[in-house]
Amino acid sequence: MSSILKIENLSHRYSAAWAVRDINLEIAQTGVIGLLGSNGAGKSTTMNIICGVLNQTEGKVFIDGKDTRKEPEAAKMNIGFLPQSPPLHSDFTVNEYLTYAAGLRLMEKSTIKSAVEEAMERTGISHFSSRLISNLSGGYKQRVGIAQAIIHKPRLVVMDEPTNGLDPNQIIEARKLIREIAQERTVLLSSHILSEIHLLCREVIMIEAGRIVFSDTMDAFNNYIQPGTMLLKMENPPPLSELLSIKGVSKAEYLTDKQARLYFDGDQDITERIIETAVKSGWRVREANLDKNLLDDIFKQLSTQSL
Ligand SMILES: Nc1ncnc2c1ncn2[C@@H]1O[C@H](COP(=O)(O)OP(=O)(O)OP(=O)(O)O)[C@@H](O)[C@H]1O
Repeated sequence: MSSILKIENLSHRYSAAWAVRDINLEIAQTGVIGLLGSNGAGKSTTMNIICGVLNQTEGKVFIDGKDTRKEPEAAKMNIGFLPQSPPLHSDFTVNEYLTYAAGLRLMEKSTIKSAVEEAMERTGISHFSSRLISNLSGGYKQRVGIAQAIIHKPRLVVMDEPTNGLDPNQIIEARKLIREIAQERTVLLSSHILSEIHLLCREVIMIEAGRIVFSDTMDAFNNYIQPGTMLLKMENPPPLSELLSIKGVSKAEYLTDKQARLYFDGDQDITERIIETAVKSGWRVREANLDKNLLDDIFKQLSTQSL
């Protein structure tokens, strides 16, 4: 079977500056793939091109082996898209809107009714079938957006910041639904929230200033983003010099008389070493919290590394 998504030398510019530059990637498996990047990194541009909403300046996109420029209809049979603002018609009922969306997907007339029912069931909105979309909550509107993206059972579903603007409960529900959907297809999901990518994704693609700066499994990503600092609360704190003498600690400071922050970088065993030293030396640790590097720092590191 051909890969679900293949991108070759993709570049795009809106005006003089390049928004996306020379992106290459291939996705062959199901599951959630995260497209992570800070604001303006080029996520939406890439997704809009993949889904055929925007014509690229250079390069090629293949969906299930079909070139999106040469065979757009065939390629789009296998793409579902949930843009940042879902294209909902608020004066339609849920059923009417999904029927309309199925028509846009050029589905066989005879298959539409059951496809609408199945999509509503999958996304948990069957009980709102006759409700006007304008009368739904944000979370349910998002479910309708997801339902229209899966109605034709595409192999690839692209979701641009799907939890943006939802309240905490709606976010939990939306993530659960995304995981379920990804069991049998590929979901390419963009986010600028690191924890969201952590919770959902099998693989991570990081994009910065229009270029891919990291592309690997979640495990590889986790190994990469080593904790940057540790906050230690101790009953019996040692002098600063003792904290600094732990191998790998680059900086240490006391925030209160019993609370210190230790800084280090990229050392797999450092946390173990700190705790071991603390126990051996009788510092009586009451709390130890690791802080991962800030997302901005990771972007900076990865961008520098890729240059
Ligand atoms: N229609 C447009 N016309 C001109 N420039 C644009 C247009 N859309 C996006 N850009 C620019 O292209 C670059 C990439 O934007 P894009 O929206 O793809 O990033 P993003 O990673 O999706 O960011 P966000 O998370 O803020 O949506 C940015 O510099 C942005 O200002």
